[in-house]
Amino acid sequence: MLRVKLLDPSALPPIVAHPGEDLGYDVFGLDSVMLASRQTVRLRTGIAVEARHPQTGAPLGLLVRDRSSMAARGLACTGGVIDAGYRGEILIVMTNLGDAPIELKAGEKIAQMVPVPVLTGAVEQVENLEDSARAEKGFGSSGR
Ligand SMILES: O=c1ccn([C@H]2C[C@H](O)[C@@H](COP(=O)(O)OP(=O)(O)OP(=O)(O)O)O2)c(=O)[nH]1
Repeated sequence: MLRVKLLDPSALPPIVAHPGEDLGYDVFGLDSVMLASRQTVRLRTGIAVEARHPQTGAPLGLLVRDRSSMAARGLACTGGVIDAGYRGEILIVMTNLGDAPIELKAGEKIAQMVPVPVLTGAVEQVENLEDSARAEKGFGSSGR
């Protein structure tokens, strides 16, 4: 469940194209913007949100991810961690990775927000960690 507060008269609430199947809510950009090659901008959405688990009502965070159609145009979202308690305007951090400028129109779907549970807890400093099969091995240790 996503509760949405519109912060601007021309803001649009996020939508789900295929409810029950899609992972993310599509988010609309508020303004028309011209992104120069390699430029990174914070795009306004004009919305604030409160995401909750549909069954339990537990607060949920949101991860902003690319829409594949935007990524295919060379536009990449970075940042993107929306904390469960954040009530400010959702901003989409976007970079034009291409060599040519790209125009985004007001009211265009610019990103998607994927709900995620809050699993952070207290941080405990310890001397020893529980044994595991992997232990300290990494970076290709399991072979190709
Ligand atoms: O792409 C993003 C990333 C973050 N936020 C908002 C929601 C998030 O809850 C808040 C803080 O983000 P984050 O924790 O990533 O930023 P920080 O640089 O660590 O700042 P802070 O010290 O406020 O946590 O900013 C956005 O609107 N868009």
